[in-house]
Amino acid sequence: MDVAIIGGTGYGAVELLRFLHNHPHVNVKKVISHSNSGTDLADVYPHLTEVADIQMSALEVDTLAEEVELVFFATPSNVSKNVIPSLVEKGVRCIDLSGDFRLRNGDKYQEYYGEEIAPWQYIDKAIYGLSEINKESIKEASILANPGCYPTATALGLIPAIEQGLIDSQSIIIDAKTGVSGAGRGLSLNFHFSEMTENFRAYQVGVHKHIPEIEQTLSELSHENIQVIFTPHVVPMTRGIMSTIYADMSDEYQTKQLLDIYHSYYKDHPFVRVRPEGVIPATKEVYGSNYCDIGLYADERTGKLIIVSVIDNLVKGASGQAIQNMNIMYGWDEKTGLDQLPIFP
Ligand SMILES: NC(=O)C1=CN([C@@H]2O[C@H](COP(=O)(O)OP(=O)(O)OC[C@H]3O[C@@H](n4cnc5c(N)ncnc54)[C@H](OP(=O)(O)O)[C@@H]3O)[C@@H](O)[C@H]2O)C=CC1
Ligand SMILES: CC(=O)N[C@@H](CCC(=O)OP(=O)(O)O)C(=O)O
Repeated sequence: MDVAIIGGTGYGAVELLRFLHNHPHVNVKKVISHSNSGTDLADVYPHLTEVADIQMSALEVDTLAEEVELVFFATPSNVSKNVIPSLVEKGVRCIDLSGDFRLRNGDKYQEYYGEEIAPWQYIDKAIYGLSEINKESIKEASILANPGCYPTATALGLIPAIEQGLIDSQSIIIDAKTGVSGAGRGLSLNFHFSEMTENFRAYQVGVHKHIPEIEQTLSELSHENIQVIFTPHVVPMTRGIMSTIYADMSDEYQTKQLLDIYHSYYKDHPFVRVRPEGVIPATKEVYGSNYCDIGLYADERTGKLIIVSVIDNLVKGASGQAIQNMNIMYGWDEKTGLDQLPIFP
């Protein structure tokens, strides 16, 4: 199947290429670049020389629709909402790595993304691509809203606890950390080497755009209006997200009991690995892979459940999850092209 990637010179796009290179059913026919059309991708990313080089082109919707069946958008927010409607009308399926089609509340979109939401007929079509809860609807998606990185790690850590009523859903506090590649390839002073190295900072406290996304997912799952406290931090590493979550337990559970529930919930989900009692995952243990690893501790002393969930932000948090969703949309094994070990050390 021929596909295209838009946002060619960004990290999400180049990570899509890394996995699609080994995908048996997919050929990357076009890489579209806003800033570098006409340039060879290997001139921007020399590691692709001779193995995955392609000349980038400018976006031309009619031609694209004739050439490919599926388009991945690895563009900043407020870009895909202006292009996806016309591609979908021409029968092209779209997977959007950005946040444009994730929220179903126009006021929240305006508040957190600073612009008007996409036209409602397209928001209504969009399927939120967290396959661990939405697999059936993903199969039919014409617009697939790939989840954000923090919402992926956080929701996967919380879903069994919310579904089984193991915690008080109004007591959730999420303390999350990301590597610098989460901010994309663009330059900014905060990510300058000397501002970043040996440093650790919280940012967008109380106002981060992933707050409404996390709340939407958890609220839909529980059929109640859940609010969370979410504080993101950036740490001096390239890849990885760790979401450490605290919530009041609804009963006097022991860690082993909760782990059994989590194991049973995720038994048919190949990319979620629940760690044994006493083992808490680290970001490097999922580096470069599509896994989400989860560790739990039921703190009987304070009555809190502590959940640690780790992903690679560029893989399960973005491009890997997008490919997993594509596999489900086309009826292929969801592990196709993604079945590789984390890079360690
Ligand atoms: N990095 C991460 O860990 C994650 C990222 N995401 C989301 O995925 C998307 C891509 O992220 P990422 O690849 O990291 O970001 P980057 O900033 O690395 O890349 C985005 C690319 O989009 C293109 N672009 C920039 N401005 C415009 C514009 N106005 N119109 C069209 N294209 C434009 C540029 O490529 P070119 O000029 O070549 O077209 C740019 O390199 C974003 O929405 C991001 O929030 C989601 C989860 C995790
Ligand atoms: C360090 C850093 O800036 N990380 C980014 C990660 C989020 C992201 O990529 O956003 P979407 O998935 O919603 O598009 C941020 O906090 O905005």
